[in-house]
Amino acid sequence: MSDLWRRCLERLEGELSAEDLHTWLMPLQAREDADGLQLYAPNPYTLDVVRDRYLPRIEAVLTLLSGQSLFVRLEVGSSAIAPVNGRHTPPPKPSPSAGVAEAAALNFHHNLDPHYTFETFVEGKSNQLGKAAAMQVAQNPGRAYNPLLLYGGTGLGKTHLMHAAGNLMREHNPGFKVLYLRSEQFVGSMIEALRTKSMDEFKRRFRSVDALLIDDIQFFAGKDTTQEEFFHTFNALFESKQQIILTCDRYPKEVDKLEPRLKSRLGWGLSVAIEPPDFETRAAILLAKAHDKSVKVSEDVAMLLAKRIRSNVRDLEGALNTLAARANFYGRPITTDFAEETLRDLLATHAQAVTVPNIQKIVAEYFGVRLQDLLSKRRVRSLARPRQIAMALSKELTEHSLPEIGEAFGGRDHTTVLHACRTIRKLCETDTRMRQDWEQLIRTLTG
Ligand SMILES: Nc1ncnc2c1ncn2[C@@H]1O[C@H](COP(=O)(O)OP(=O)(O)OP(=O)(O)O)[C@@H](O)[C@H]1O
Repeated sequence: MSDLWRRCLERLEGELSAEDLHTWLMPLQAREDADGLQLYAPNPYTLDVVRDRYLPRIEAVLTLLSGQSLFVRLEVGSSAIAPVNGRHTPPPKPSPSAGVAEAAALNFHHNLDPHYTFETFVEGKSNQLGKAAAMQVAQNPGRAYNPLLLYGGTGLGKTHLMHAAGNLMREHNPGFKVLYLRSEQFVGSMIEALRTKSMDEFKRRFRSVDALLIDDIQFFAGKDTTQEEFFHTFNALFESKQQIILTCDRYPKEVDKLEPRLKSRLGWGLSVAIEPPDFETRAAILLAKAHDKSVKVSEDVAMLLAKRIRSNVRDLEGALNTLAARANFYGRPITTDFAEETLRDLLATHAQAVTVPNIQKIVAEYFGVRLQDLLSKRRVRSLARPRQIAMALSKELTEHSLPEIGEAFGGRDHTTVLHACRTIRKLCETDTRMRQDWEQLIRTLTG
C-alpha cells in the first residue's frame, strides 16, 4: 500500500466512523506516481460515494501530510490491474452555455481543512488579536485588512486560523473560491509552469481566486523568480480587492533575502503576531482537543501536560495523541500517574531544555550583561531587572521551589525570588517593552 495513503487512512481513522472507513475507504487501492495519487475503487458506486463524500477531505489530508498540492485521481479498477471501465472523476465539466465565472466555480476545488474552524480554535491572550483579525477578514474579504499576515513560531495555530478564515468565507458564500497552499507548493507550481511553458495558465489560476492563502512565506527567501512572480500576483489580487492571507514564522521584515519591495507590500495590510499560549490557554486547548477526540482527560492531567510542555500546541497535541493511543491499547484510564509514566521520556526532554543555569545564561546574553554580574549581589538597575526576569523565568519554566531558585542566584532569600516574580508579572501587564522581552525570552528558551 502506498505509504502516503496508509498515513492518510490513519489520520482519517480518528475522524470517520469505523463503518464508513471500512465500507468506503479501506477497499480503495492506491498508487503514487509522478502526477499525484491514483485511487482505485472496486466499483462505480464506491467511486461515486468516495468522490462525493470524501474526496475534498482526502485531498486536504494528503496536502497536509505531503506538504504539497497532490492531484488525486479516482478510477474504477485496481492498482495491480489496469482500470476496468475507465471511469474517471474529473471535476464536472461545465455545459457549453455556462458562463466563464460559472465554469470556473464548477471547476474550482478548494482544499481547506474543514476541522480548522474558529469554533475549534481556543482563544487566549496570545492569539486573541490574530483570531479577531482573521474573523474580520473572513466576514469582509478584500476590504477589512489586505493582506492579513499572521506571524509567529511553529505550531502556534497560524495555519489553523488561516483555514478558519477560509472556511468562514465559504460558509457565508459557498461559491467563494479560496485557494490554500503552502509556499513550497507555490514554488513547485511555478517551476512546473516554467518547465512546461504554461506561465499564462499559472497566472490565471492564481489570479482567478477570491482569496489566496499562502502558508509559511519565509520559504520564498532567496528565491528571486518566485518572489518576482508572487509580487505580481500580489499586486493583481490586491488591486481587484481579492483577499490575501499569509503566514510567516517571524516578522517578515526580519526575513533575510526577501526583497524590500515585497516586504513593504506585506506591511500594507495588517500584521499580527501569534504568541505562544500561556499556561491557562494551553490547558484549555488540551481539554478542547481531548473533547473533540472523545478522549477522557481530567483537568489534573491537562494541567500536568500544560505545565510541562510549553513549546507549542503541536507538541501538546502530540502528547495527547500518544496518551490516548496508549490508554486505548492498555485499556487504562488516563490518570496523572499514567501520563507521567507514559510520557516520561517526552516530559524529560521538555524539562531538560529549561534549566536554571540555562535561563541565567540566556538572560545574561539577551541583556548584554556578564553572567557573573547577574549572579552577583550588585544592585544597579541594569543588573537588578535582568536578574528579576531570570528569577521569574526560573519559577515559570522549571519545577524548582523559591528557596532553590534563590540559592541558584548567589544564595538569595526565597522572599527576594517571590518579590521578583510579582514585580515582573505586574510589569508584563503594564509595560509593552517588558512583555515583549518576556515573550521573546520564553520563545528562545522553549522554542
Ligand atoms: N488556539 C488553538 N486552539 C486549538 N488548536 C490549536 C490552537 N493553536 C494551535 N492549535 C493546533 O495546533 C496544531 C498546530 O497548529 P498550526 O499547524 O496551525 O500551527 P502553525 O502556527 O501554522 O505552525 P507552522 O508554522 O509550523 O506551520 C494544529 O492541530 C492546531 O489545530
